[in-house]
Amino acid sequence: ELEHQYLPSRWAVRLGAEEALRTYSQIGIEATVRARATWKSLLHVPYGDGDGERVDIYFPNKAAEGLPFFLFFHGGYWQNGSKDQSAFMVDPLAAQGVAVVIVGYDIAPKGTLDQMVDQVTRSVAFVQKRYPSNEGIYLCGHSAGAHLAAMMLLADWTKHGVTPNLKGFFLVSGVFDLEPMVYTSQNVALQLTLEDARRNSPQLKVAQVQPADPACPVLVVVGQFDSPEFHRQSWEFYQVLPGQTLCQGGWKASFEKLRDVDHFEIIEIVTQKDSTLTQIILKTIFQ
Ligand SMILES: N[C@@H](CC(=O)c1ccccc1NC=O)C(=O)O
Repeated sequence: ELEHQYLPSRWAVRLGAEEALRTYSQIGIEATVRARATWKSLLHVPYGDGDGERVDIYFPNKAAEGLPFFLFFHGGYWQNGSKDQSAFMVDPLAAQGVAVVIVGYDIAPKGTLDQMVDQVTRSVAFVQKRYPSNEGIYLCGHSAGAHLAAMMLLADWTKHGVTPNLKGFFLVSGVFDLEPMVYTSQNVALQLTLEDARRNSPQLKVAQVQPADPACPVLVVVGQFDSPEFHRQSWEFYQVLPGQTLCQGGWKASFEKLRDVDHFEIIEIVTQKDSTLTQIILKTIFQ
Protein backbone atom coordinates (compact mmCIF):
# COMPACT_ATOMS: atom_id res chain seq x y z
CA GLU A 1 0.00 0.00 0.00
CA LEU A 2 2.84 2.45 0.79
CA GLU A 3 4.43 1.64 -2.54
CA HIS A 4 1.20 2.61 -4.27
CA GLN A 5 0.62 5.75 -2.19
CA TYR A 6 4.14 6.98 -2.91
CA LEU A 7 4.06 6.48 -6.69
CA PRO A 8 2.54 9.80 -7.78
CA SER A 9 2.27 8.80 -11.43
CA ARG A 10 -0.28 6.10 -10.49
CA TRP A 11 -2.62 8.82 -9.21
CA ALA A 12 -2.66 10.91 -12.35
CA VAL A 13 -6.28 11.11 -13.54
CA ARG A 14 -6.05 12.62 -17.00
CA LEU A 15 -3.10 10.60 -18.29
CA GLY A 16 -1.67 7.16 -17.74
CA ALA A 17 1.34 6.86 -15.44
CA GLU A 18 3.96 6.77 -18.18
CA GLU A 19 2.39 9.58 -20.11
CA ALA A 20 2.04 11.77 -17.01
CA LEU A 21 5.77 11.38 -16.32
CA ARG A 22 6.65 12.03 -19.95
CA THR A 23 4.50 15.14 -20.09
CA TYR A 24 6.05 16.48 -16.88
CA SER A 25 9.58 16.04 -18.32
CA GLN A 26 8.60 17.55 -21.62
CA ILE A 27 7.01 20.64 -20.07
CA GLY A 28 10.07 21.12 -17.85
CA ILE A 29 12.47 20.79 -20.79
CA GLU A 30 10.45 23.13 -23.00
CA ALA A 31 10.16 25.74 -20.24
CA THR A 32 13.94 25.57 -19.73
CA VAL A 33 14.72 25.96 -23.43
CA ARG A 34 12.30 28.90 -23.59
CA ALA A 35 13.73 30.52 -20.43
CA ARG A 36 17.30 30.29 -21.73
CA ALA A 37 16.30 31.81 -25.07
CA THR A 38 14.23 34.60 -23.54
CA TRP A 39 15.92 35.96 -20.42
CA LYS A 40 19.37 37.17 -19.57
CA SER A 41 20.87 34.29 -17.61
CA LEU A 42 23.92 32.98 -15.86
CA LEU A 43 24.02 29.22 -16.39
CA HIS A 44 25.89 26.54 -14.40
CA VAL A 45 27.15 28.99 -11.79
CA PRO A 46 29.05 27.06 -9.11
CA TYR A 47 27.99 27.51 -5.47
CA GLY A 48 30.53 24.94 -4.27
CA ASP A 49 33.40 22.79 -5.48
CA GLY A 50 31.35 19.75 -6.51
CA ASP A 51 30.36 19.19 -10.14
CA GLY A 52 26.69 19.07 -9.25
CA GLU A 53 26.81 22.22 -7.11
CA ARG A 54 25.57 24.67 -9.70
CA VAL A 55 22.65 27.00 -10.22
CA ASP A 56 21.05 28.66 -13.24
CA ILE A 57 20.05 32.28 -12.64
CA TYR A 58 17.46 33.99 -14.84
CA PHE A 59 17.08 37.77 -14.68
CA PRO A 60 14.13 40.03 -15.47
CA ASN A 61 14.65 42.69 -18.13
CA LYS A 62 14.70 45.73 -15.90
CA ALA A 63 18.02 45.70 -14.11
CA ALA A 64 17.25 46.77 -10.56
CA GLU A 65 19.57 46.99 -7.58
CA GLY A 66 17.37 44.98 -5.28
CA LEU A 67 15.43 42.19 -6.95
CA PRO A 68 13.40 39.50 -5.26
CA PHE A 69 15.07 36.11 -5.79
CA PHE A 70 13.00 32.95 -6.19
CA LEU A 71 14.88 29.68 -5.72
CA PHE A 72 13.44 26.41 -7.01
CA PHE A 73 14.39 22.88 -5.91
CA HIS A 74 13.17 20.27 -8.36
CA GLY A 75 11.49 16.98 -7.47
CA GLY A 76 12.11 13.40 -8.56
CA TYR A 77 12.41 11.58 -5.22
CA TRP A 78 16.00 12.76 -4.71
CA GLN A 79 17.10 10.45 -7.55
CA ASN A 80 15.70 11.96 -10.77
CA GLY A 81 15.47 15.33 -12.42
CA SER A 82 17.92 18.19 -12.80
CA LYS A 83 18.03 21.97 -12.96
CA ASP A 84 18.33 21.65 -16.75
CA GLN A 85 14.74 20.52 -17.08
CA SER A 86 13.10 22.40 -14.22
CA ALA A 87 12.80 26.08 -15.17
CA PHE A 88 8.99 25.86 -14.97
CA MET A 89 8.23 29.27 -13.48
CA VAL A 90 10.90 31.43 -15.10
CA ASP A 91 8.70 33.09 -17.75
CA PRO A 92 5.83 34.29 -15.56
CA LEU A 93 8.08 35.35 -12.66
CA ALA A 94 10.84 37.06 -14.66
CA ALA A 95 8.14 38.93 -16.60
CA GLN A 96 7.05 40.47 -13.28
CA GLY A 97 10.56 41.45 -12.17
CA VAL A 98 11.66 38.40 -10.18
CA ALA A 99 15.10 36.79 -10.56
CA VAL A 100 14.67 33.00 -10.66
CA VAL A 101 17.35 30.56 -9.53
CA ILE A 102 17.00 26.90 -10.49
CA VAL A 103 19.15 24.88 -8.10
CA GLY A 104 21.12 21.79 -9.03
CA TYR A 105 22.09 19.22 -6.40
CA ASP A 106 23.63 15.74 -6.45
CA ILE A 107 20.80 13.23 -6.69
CA ALA A 108 21.16 9.63 -5.45
CA PRO A 109 23.06 7.41 -5.78
CA LYS A 110 25.83 10.00 -6.18
CA GLY A 111 24.49 12.17 -3.36
CA THR A 112 23.12 11.10 -0.01
CA LEU A 113 20.13 12.91 1.47
CA ASP A 114 22.37 14.58 4.06
CA GLN A 115 24.59 15.87 1.27
CA MET A 116 21.62 17.17 -0.71
CA VAL A 117 20.34 19.07 2.32
CA ASP A 118 23.80 20.56 2.84
CA GLN A 119 24.11 21.48 -0.84
CA VAL A 120 20.75 23.19 -0.95
CA THR A 121 21.62 25.10 2.24
CA ARG A 122 24.83 26.31 0.62
CA SER A 123 22.98 27.32 -2.54
CA VAL A 124 20.74 29.62 -0.46
CA ALA A 125 23.74 31.10 1.37
CA PHE A 126 25.46 31.59 -1.99
CA VAL A 127 22.58 33.63 -3.41
CA GLN A 128 22.49 35.84 -0.30
CA LYS A 129 26.27 36.45 -0.48
CA ARG A 130 26.28 37.14 -4.21
CA TYR A 131 23.20 39.40 -4.11
CA PRO A 132 23.30 41.01 -0.66
CA SER A 133 20.92 43.80 -1.69
CA ASN A 134 18.19 41.36 -2.75
CA GLU A 135 14.62 42.30 -1.89
CA GLY A 136 13.89 38.92 -0.39
CA ILE A 137 14.73 35.29 -1.03
CA TYR A 138 11.78 32.99 -1.66
CA LEU A 139 12.22 29.22 -1.57
CA CYS A 140 10.04 26.84 -3.54
CA GLY A 141 10.28 23.10 -3.96
CA HIS A 142 8.18 20.47 -5.64
CA SER A 143 7.74 16.98 -4.15
CA ALA A 144 11.20 15.85 -2.96
CA GLY A 145 12.28 19.44 -3.62
CA ALA A 146 9.60 20.66 -1.20
CA HIS A 147 11.25 18.46 1.41
CA LEU A 148 14.59 20.17 0.73
CA ALA A 149 12.93 23.60 0.93
CA ALA A 150 11.25 22.65 4.23
CA MET A 151 14.63 21.56 5.64
CA MET A 152 15.70 25.20 5.16
CA LEU A 153 13.23 26.13 7.91
CA LEU A 154 15.58 24.18 10.21
CA ALA A 155 18.90 25.38 8.81
CA ASP A 156 21.60 26.75 11.10
CA TRP A 157 22.86 29.71 9.09
CA THR A 158 25.58 30.66 11.57
CA LYS A 159 27.72 27.90 10.03
CA HIS A 160 27.41 29.59 6.64
CA GLY A 161 28.47 33.06 7.69
CA VAL A 162 25.32 34.72 6.41
CA THR A 163 21.66 35.04 7.29
CA PRO A 164 19.64 34.81 4.08
CA ASN A 165 16.88 37.37 3.69
CA LEU A 166 14.17 34.68 3.59
CA LYS A 167 10.76 36.14 2.84
CA GLY A 168 8.63 33.14 1.88
CA PHE A 169 8.36 29.39 1.38
CA PHE A 170 6.24 27.52 -1.18
CA LEU A 171 6.10 23.80 -0.39
CA VAL A 172 4.39 22.09 -3.32
CA SER A 173 3.21 18.46 -2.92
CA GLY A 174 5.99 17.67 -0.48
CA VAL A 175 7.12 14.80 1.70
CA PHE A 176 7.95 15.95 5.23
CA ASP A 177 7.92 12.70 7.21
CA LEU A 178 10.45 10.45 5.46
CA GLU A 179 9.94 7.27 7.44
CA PRO A 180 7.42 5.72 4.98
CA MET A 181 9.94 6.16 2.16
CA VAL A 182 12.25 3.67 3.88
CA TYR A 183 9.73 0.92 3.10
CA THR A 184 9.22 1.75 -0.58
CA SER A 185 11.25 0.88 -3.67
CA GLN A 186 12.44 4.52 -3.75
CA ASN A 187 14.84 3.50 -1.01
CA VAL A 188 16.80 1.18 -3.31
CA ALA A 189 18.63 4.22 -4.66
CA LEU A 190 18.32 6.36 -1.53
CA GLN A 191 19.53 3.77 1.00
CA LEU A 192 18.01 5.66 3.92
CA THR A 193 18.25 4.08 7.34
CA LEU A 194 15.43 4.80 9.75
CA GLU A 195 17.84 7.16 11.50
CA ASP A 196 18.64 9.02 8.27
CA ALA A 197 14.94 9.35 7.58
CA ARG A 198 14.17 10.75 11.02
CA ARG A 199 17.13 13.14 11.05
CA ASN A 200 15.89 14.51 7.73
CA SER A 201 12.20 14.74 8.59
CA PRO A 202 11.08 18.34 9.06
CA GLN A 203 7.80 16.90 10.38
CA LEU A 204 9.65 15.75 13.52
CA LYS A 205 11.81 18.84 14.01
CA VAL A 206 10.01 21.97 12.90
CA ALA A 207 7.94 22.43 16.06
CA GLN A 208 11.15 23.16 18.02
CA VAL A 209 12.38 25.84 15.63
CA GLN A 210 12.35 29.51 16.59
CA PRO A 211 11.39 31.37 13.41
CA ALA A 212 13.67 34.33 12.71
CA ASP A 213 11.01 36.34 10.92
CA PRO A 214 7.46 35.83 12.19
CA ALA A 215 6.04 37.60 9.15
CA CYS A 216 7.55 35.03 6.77
CA PRO A 217 4.80 33.18 4.89
CA VAL A 218 5.05 29.40 4.61
CA LEU A 219 2.57 28.03 2.13
CA VAL A 220 1.90 24.29 2.09
CA VAL A 221 0.10 23.21 -1.10
CA VAL A 222 -1.07 19.83 -2.33
CA GLY A 223 -2.94 18.81 -5.46
CA GLN A 224 -6.53 17.60 -5.39
CA PHE A 225 -5.50 14.40 -7.18
CA ASP A 226 -2.40 13.72 -5.09
CA SER A 227 -2.65 10.45 -3.16
CA PRO A 228 -4.11 10.35 0.38
CA GLU A 229 -0.60 9.90 1.78
CA PHE A 230 0.55 13.08 0.04
CA HIS A 231 -2.49 14.90 1.43
CA ARG A 232 -1.66 13.59 4.90
CA GLN A 233 1.97 14.65 4.57
CA SER A 234 1.07 18.24 3.66
CA TRP A 235 -1.77 18.62 6.15
CA GLU A 236 0.20 17.19 9.08
CA PHE A 237 3.22 19.34 8.29
CA TYR A 238 1.04 22.43 8.16
CA GLN A 239 -0.44 21.41 11.52
CA VAL A 240 2.97 21.26 13.27
CA LEU A 241 4.32 24.49 11.77
CA PRO A 242 4.84 26.98 14.58
CA GLY A 243 2.46 29.87 14.06
CA GLN A 244 -0.25 27.78 12.51
CA THR A 245 -2.56 28.36 15.48
CA LEU A 246 -0.67 30.48 18.02
CA CYS A 247 -0.19 34.22 17.58
CA GLN A 248 3.03 34.27 19.58
CA GLY A 249 5.77 34.01 16.98
CA GLY A 250 5.98 31.36 14.35
CA TRP A 251 5.57 31.71 10.62
CA LYS A 252 2.60 32.92 8.68
CA ALA A 253 1.60 29.39 7.72
CA SER A 254 -1.16 28.57 5.29
CA PHE A 255 -2.48 25.44 3.63
CA GLU A 256 -4.01 25.18 0.19
CA LYS A 257 -5.50 22.26 -1.70
CA LEU A 258 -5.22 23.15 -5.39
CA ARG A 259 -8.26 22.03 -7.32
CA ASP A 260 -8.13 19.96 -10.44
CA VAL A 261 -4.40 19.13 -10.50
CA ASP A 262 -2.36 15.97 -9.90
CA HIS A 263 1.18 15.67 -8.55
CA PHE A 264 2.73 16.81 -11.84
CA GLU A 265 0.18 19.31 -13.10
CA ILE A 266 0.56 21.22 -9.82
CA ILE A 267 4.04 22.35 -10.90
CA GLU A 268 3.43 22.25 -14.66
CA ILE A 269 0.87 25.06 -14.26
CA VAL A 270 3.41 27.53 -12.93
CA THR A 271 4.67 27.84 -16.51
CA GLN A 272 1.50 29.94 -16.98
CA LYS A 273 1.02 33.43 -15.62
CA ASP A 274 -2.69 33.01 -14.87
CA SER A 275 -2.61 29.77 -12.90
CA THR A 276 -3.74 29.86 -9.28
CA LEU A 277 -0.32 28.88 -7.95
CA THR A 278 1.52 31.45 -10.09
CA GLN A 279 -0.87 34.12 -8.82
CA ILE A 280 -0.39 33.03 -5.19
CA ILE A 281 3.39 33.22 -5.63
CA LEU A 282 3.28 36.67 -7.25
CA LYS A 283 0.87 37.99 -4.65
CA THR A 284 3.14 36.75 -1.86
CA ILE A 285 6.22 38.39 -3.39
CA PHE A 286 4.53 41.71 -4.22
CA GLN A 287 1.93 42.03 -1.45
N1 LIG B 1 8.72 7.33 -9.87
C1 LIG B 1 7.73 8.28 -9.47
C2 LIG B 1 8.15 9.64 -10.01
C3 LIG B 1 8.06 10.69 -8.98
O1 LIG B 1 7.75 10.41 -7.84
C4 LIG B 1 8.35 12.10 -9.34
C5 LIG B 1 8.62 12.43 -10.65
C6 LIG B 1 8.86 13.75 -11.00
C7 LIG B 1 8.85 14.73 -10.05
C8 LIG B 1 8.59 14.42 -8.74
C9 LIG B 1 8.34 13.10 -8.37
N2 LIG B 1 8.09 12.77 -7.04
C10 LIG B 1 8.73 13.33 -5.98
O2 LIG B 1 9.76 13.96 -5.99
C11 LIG B 1 6.36 7.93 -10.04
O3 LIG B 1 6.24 7.04 -10.89
O4 LIG B 1 5.39 8.55 -9.66
